[in-house]
Amino acid sequence: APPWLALREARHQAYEAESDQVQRYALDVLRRMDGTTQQVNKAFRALEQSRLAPCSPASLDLMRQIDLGSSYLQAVGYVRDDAIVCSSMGGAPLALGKGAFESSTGFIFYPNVPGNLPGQPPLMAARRGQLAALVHRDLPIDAWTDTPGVSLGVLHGEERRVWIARGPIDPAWLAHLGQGDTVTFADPGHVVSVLRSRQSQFIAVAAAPIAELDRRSADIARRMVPAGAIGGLIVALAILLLARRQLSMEGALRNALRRDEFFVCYQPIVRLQTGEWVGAEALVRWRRADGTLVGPDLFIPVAEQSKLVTRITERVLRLVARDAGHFLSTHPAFHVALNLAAEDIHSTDIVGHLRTMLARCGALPSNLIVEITERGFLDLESARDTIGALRGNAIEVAIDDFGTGYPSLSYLESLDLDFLKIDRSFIEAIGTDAPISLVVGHIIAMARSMGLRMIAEGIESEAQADFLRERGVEYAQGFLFGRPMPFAELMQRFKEREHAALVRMAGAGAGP
Ligand SMILES: Nc1nc2c(ncn2[C@@H]2O[C@H](COP(=O)(O)O[C@H]3[C@@H](O)[C@H](n4cnc5c(=O)[nH]c(N)nc54)O[C@@H]3COP(=O)(O)O)[C@@H](O)[C@H]2O)c(=O)[nH]1
Repeated sequence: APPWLALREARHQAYEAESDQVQRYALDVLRRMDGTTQQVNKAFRALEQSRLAPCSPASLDLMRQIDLGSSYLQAVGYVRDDAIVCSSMGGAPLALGKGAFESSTGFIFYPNVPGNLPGQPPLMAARRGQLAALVHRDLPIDAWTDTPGVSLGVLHGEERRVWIARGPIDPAWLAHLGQGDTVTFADPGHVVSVLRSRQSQFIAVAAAPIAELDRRSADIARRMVPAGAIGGLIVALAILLLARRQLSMEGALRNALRRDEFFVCYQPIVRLQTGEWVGAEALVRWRRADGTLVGPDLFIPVAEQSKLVTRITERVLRLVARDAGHFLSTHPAFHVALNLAAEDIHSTDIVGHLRTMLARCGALPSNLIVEITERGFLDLESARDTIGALRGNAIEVAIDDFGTGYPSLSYLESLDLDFLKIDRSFIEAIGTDAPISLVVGHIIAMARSMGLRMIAEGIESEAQADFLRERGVEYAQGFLFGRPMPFAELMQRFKEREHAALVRMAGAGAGP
């Protein structure tokens, strides 16, 4: 074919492929939005039908059960005087602020509800009557994309303004939808797909920069037209592409690694019988260039999908060595617990990285505990090899978030583990009438029968600590003892506690 015809055909094929891509992105956003809407409606229906008194212990139990069973909801609660006065999340009342918009279906939306955890990004609340549900504000647009610079957004059909967005979204694009449910088109800057929800008034939008279409056209054309004829075109397009590149979450994570935007907080782990601080869990945090903090529950799943998680783990090891190396080298009984992702477990490099880290800071294997979630055991053979290698190097291993993932218990017996971390969801139920409250007793009995030491996580009250202490759980972690904090603060508080213990011992030695 003559080059101009081939170029035209290449453009056509590229447009088809790009349209498919943005439609898939928009569909993903819509599914997340619809999933959230369904879970909010279901939660409200269950609470309304229960006829339980708002904020009574029984209604709190029900809210926690709803919360545990809802993958998209952060919490459900009751509203009085424009504040969530009790919720499945617990903690202090949350002021809702001013409602941004009331829909004709009776929902009021609050886009900026501050969470009650330090560094937590604001949440979005949907309220109907005296019920409210909290969700991560960016949840619908936190979809994985591999097109550079793609924009994702959610608009409300009545309001016709952008509700949440990642990248630029032009509300004028809605006009292309007319009365239909779906439309895909190209404007001078973007290839755009708009999808209307059949369940709610929300509209999902995805848009890829036209530069992406140019790049795709060039790729296809290169295969159709002799290289020399379009070489110049490709170079020009590549420059255009770089100039226009906007960042997807994956791109942003790559930049974050390059720009060193990660840091680590440390949450104390205590010996329950004595209250002594015996270690700390290293928890990664991301501070973006604009100063916003992103929690690992948002970016670790994206890092796992995009195979960046092993690079983040390596960065965490370096940061822990920098922060804690000296202290660990002089305190062999103190440990840092590190979270490893499934991909780390299935890579042969991880044991080497940990040994290098220990050698670099002069610390001992006893200074480390490796935490592996149940997801890490899906490939049982390779998990067994890595655990064997870790323990062969005297590094102890804990199973994290126990009870929340892998459905079978028999695998546990086949693994050579040291610790079992009892998940926060079971601790929260202690002392309540929820059926799940019985589970913690079974977990303790099972761990003991398997010779595993236990670390209970998410302890927020003395009553929970007493319950676990009485049942012989050795270690605990939770806001009751200390929230995740910078290493300097951990050290300051560790030393104050050591000093207080010495003063107490001296006082006891002095006699009456
Ligand atoms: N692969 C990696 N995963 C990591 C890393 N750092 C963290 N994570 C995982 O991200 C998840 C969320 O972690 P985070 O937001 O830091 O939350 C931790 C604690 O802040 C929270 N916690 C602890 N005590 C309490 C409490 O009393 N109440 C309450 N509401 N929350 C509490 O729990 C999280 C620790 O969980 P766990 O790891 O299961 O012990 C989390 O899954 C992290 O594992 C990383 O470097 N790599």
